[in-house]
Amino acid sequence: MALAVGMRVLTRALHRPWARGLRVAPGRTGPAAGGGDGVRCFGSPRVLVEPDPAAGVAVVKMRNPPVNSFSLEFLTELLISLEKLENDKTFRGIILTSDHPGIFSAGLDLTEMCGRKPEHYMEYWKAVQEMWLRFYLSNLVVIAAINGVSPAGGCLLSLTCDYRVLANNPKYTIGLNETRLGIVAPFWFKDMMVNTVGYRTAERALQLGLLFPPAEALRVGVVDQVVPEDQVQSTARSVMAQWLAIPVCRPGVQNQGLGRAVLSPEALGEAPSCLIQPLAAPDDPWPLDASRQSAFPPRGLPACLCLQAPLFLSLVRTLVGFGVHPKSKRISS
Ligand SMILES: CCCCC/C=C\C/C=C\CCC/C=C/C(=O)SCCNC(=O)CCNC(=O)[C@H](O)C(C)(C)COP(=O)(O)OP(=O)(O)OC[C@H]1O[C@@H](n2cnc3c(N)ncnc32)[C@H](O)[C@@H]1OP(=O)(O)O
Repeated sequence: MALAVGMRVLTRALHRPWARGLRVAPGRTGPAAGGGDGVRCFGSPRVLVEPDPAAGVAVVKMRNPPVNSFSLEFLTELLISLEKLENDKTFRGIILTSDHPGIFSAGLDLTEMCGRKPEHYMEYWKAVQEMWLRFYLSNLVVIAAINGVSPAGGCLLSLTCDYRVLANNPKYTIGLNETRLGIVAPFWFKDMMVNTVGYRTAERALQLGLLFPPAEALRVGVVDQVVPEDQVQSTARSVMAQWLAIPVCRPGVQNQGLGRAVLSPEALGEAPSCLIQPLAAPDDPWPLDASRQSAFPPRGLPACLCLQAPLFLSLVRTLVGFGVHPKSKRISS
């Protein structure tokens, strides 16, 4: 189905590039009501934030209809919300979920990836990688309350979280299904999956573009918990309480020898070469490509430029089919 939808979206975007932008997220534009205890929600048209200051937690709801795909506007708003919460000492954790039960996120917006100018691809790609890094490296505890289907980029986003709670609905599949669309997941998507489920499971999952239904997702470890649909939020809350009981906020980000421990937000500005090798295990059996081994970037280059070069390389490699396990290429072709 994903393949069919992917192709349909792509064909439409190619034929009606002007139509893009008409279907913006409707959503509420003012501060939303509710939020519990009289606390006001805030956010943006595409991202709703429900703060619970007493608990030090905010629920971040993606609301980019119809499928929470990662349009540039949506990614920008999501990152602004994250940054706001990070800069507010009231909050130590966020629960990331969808405002549209049934769809967590359809991943990258396919209309952003065709029929545009090269500069747009650069900008878009940079935003995608920034979303990944900012969530992965956030100083907040991030729990994913996955209340819908979560293919490709949607899965990636949930993999950046510290813990994933998935609603037990057989329709709510999750995985990196790129090969089924005839494209190849970038190495950093793959690395996230390898880190989460192990090499062999990730290899098979990526080659076949598997979308795991809940029971299977739990079995292989793509998610940490599967609960009845009406308990996703409450479970995420109790998990969050467990995490926040630990005095060191987001301990995984601290120095515990985990992949992300080698990175810090500061490093993004000063030593962006970290960007291209943060997740590689020393014995990573996947073929390393040039950008991951090089002394990139040259000193003195502005961070934004340094960011874009590996992204561009990654995109080019993806498009020409390099940078992945060779068997994936066979399956995707
Ligand atoms: C396909 C070739 C792409 C070429 C790109 C080239 C280079 C890219 C290089 C590297 C990228 C690699 C990394 C990629 C990561 C990604 O995330 S790619 C996106 C993968 N996403 C999917 O496979 C999900 C596709 N969607 C679905 O399976 C379903 O839509 C659904 C999420 C299960 C929801 O199903 P349902 O509720 O039945 O809704 P519809 O299918 O009817 O969809 C509603 C409308 O939403 C549009 N839409 C769906 N997905 C996307 C999307 N990802 N981007 C943009 N738009 C999307 C769909 O067309 C419908 O639109 P209309 O209402 O008909 O206008």
